[in-house]
Amino acid sequence: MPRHRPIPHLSDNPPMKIRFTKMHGLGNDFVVIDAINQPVELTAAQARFLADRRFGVGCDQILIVERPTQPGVDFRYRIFNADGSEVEQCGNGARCFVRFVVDAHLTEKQEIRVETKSGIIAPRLEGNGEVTVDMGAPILEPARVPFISDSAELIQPLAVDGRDYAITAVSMGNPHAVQVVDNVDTAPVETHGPIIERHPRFPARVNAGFMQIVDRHAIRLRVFERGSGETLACGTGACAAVVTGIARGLIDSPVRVETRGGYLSIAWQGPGTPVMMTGPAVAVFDSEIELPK
Ligand SMILES: N[C@@H](CCC[C@H](N)C(=O)O)C(=O)O
Repeated sequence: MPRHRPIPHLSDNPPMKIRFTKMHGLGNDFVVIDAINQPVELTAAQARFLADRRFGVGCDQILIVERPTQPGVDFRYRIFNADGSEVEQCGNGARCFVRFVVDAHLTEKQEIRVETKSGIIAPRLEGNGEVTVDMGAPILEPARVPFISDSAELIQPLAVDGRDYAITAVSMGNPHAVQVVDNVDTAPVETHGPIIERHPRFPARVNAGFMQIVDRHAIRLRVFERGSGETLACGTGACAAVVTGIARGLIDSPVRVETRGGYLSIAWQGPGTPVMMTGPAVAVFDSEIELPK
């Protein structure tokens, strides 16, 4: 993984110091940066530096909080994977984003509308400190995931390492390939996850989800994330898995999703309706770091 390679010397320009907050949602961890009160325009190399667990701070994703660019919206937030790629959506990140803007007094609101690369989402801080996010309606049409297929079937064969997996391609703003496995503990997440992530039928790469059905209201889930590797939890992955399970007739809303980092609650009432995700968001520490230019 690029994040474990030594960080190359980026340039001879003077370093730039930024303040950040380290946060996590179920162990999916973030460097969150206020780009409203300090000037920040990250390069991909700087994002990789921040994400690096040995040479930088260490995180799965970097979240940048900015002023909105359109009316009727409170903030814009941008998401970078550990490999420096900018992505459309992040569920655990959305919850941490809310906790961050409330704790930093960037808003008085508990219910916020925020622009992301894939549209507007609406997170709400609950009385118990958890955050509920309206993640919008899932997309199952292959071309819009994007997934290359000549059929619109819900369950599609995907050739991986000499065998056909039965996957469902779902977009939650970002692309997911979800499959059902007997046991997530023994599923080939580390070996086949990276192959699925870069499968040629997913032209934008994909997050690879491995879901075990526990009962009609509970699943266990592991996700090999595009651009970050396996994380302890993936919020959009949990939404995509629940949509897949409900659409396949295997589970019913609401669903308790067990990840390696803890539990999420996901509700979905069916096609055309938004997926609602509820879970924790935790601030770990505030600090500052010099970014090489
Ligand atoms: N951890 C996130 C998803 C982050 C983006 C993902 N790796 C992608 O490339 O789409 C979540 O909680 O949803």
